[in-house]
Amino acid sequence: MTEHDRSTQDADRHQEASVEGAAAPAEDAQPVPQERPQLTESERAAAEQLFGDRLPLAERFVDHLCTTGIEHGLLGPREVPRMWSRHVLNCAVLGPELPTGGDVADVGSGAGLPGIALAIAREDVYFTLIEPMERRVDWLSEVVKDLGLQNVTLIRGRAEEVTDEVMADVVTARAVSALKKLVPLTVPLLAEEGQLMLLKGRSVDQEIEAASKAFSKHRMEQPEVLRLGEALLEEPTTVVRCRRR
Ligand SMILES: C[S@@+](CC[C@H](N)C(=O)[O-])C[C@H]1O[C@@H](n2cnc3c(N)ncnc32)[C@H](O)[C@@H]1O
Repeated sequence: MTEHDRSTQDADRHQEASVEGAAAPAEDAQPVPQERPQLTESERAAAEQLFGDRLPLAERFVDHLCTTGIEHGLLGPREVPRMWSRHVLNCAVLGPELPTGGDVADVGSGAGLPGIALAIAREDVYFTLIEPMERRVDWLSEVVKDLGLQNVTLIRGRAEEVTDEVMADVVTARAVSALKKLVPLTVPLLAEEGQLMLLKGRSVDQEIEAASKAFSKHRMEQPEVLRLGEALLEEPTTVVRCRRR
């Protein structure tokens, strides 16, 4: 195992601890379930609101996740029935929070969550997806091409290696690591007036406390915790938002 593989696995393990129910990335090939997840009535209403006339693209993204995504080990087969609620819609609720025409960098995109889901929801926003693992970048590249997304660039690399290439209005990350490690990885990618929007799980308050030195060292304001999609989802998405001082 290389140093890189080891550190990536460390990051994955962190997130499993910090985002309850986040998909554990399976590393081996997985059997692909025959059934595609059907949108429930309430999920369809949420998806229509969040994706508008780009809902067919979101459906195609879900198809990729549930087939090649699982074949490539990006998500486990148990995620299929909750692909909309727990993954795609859970990410898409950030869409309305993004600045018009802005630049977003998504660190550790993996299966395109939240990066691809948001690029579908917000055609006017430009997304840079940063992901170090070749296999995942190849998959992302196929998906971006198949969906015809014009507002996505992929960078293969670790966040800390690409600070010279990226200056984003918003940096997102989901299931990458605990805040204490995530803050030093993400803040250097922010433009002067930029903000972090980091998807988190139920232990968000403990994570914020553990990261308090990292926030002040990186000259960030006091973070706020948002619950997004309360009117749309059974379980809203917890996001830590934090601006530069
Ligand atoms: C558990 S996966 C989560 C993927 C996706 N964000 C999701 O929610 O499904 C964590 C991802 O972060 C990536 N990663 C780990 N350390 C990173 C770093 N320093 N910079 C960028 N990406 C990193 C890993 O390669 C992996 O794809």
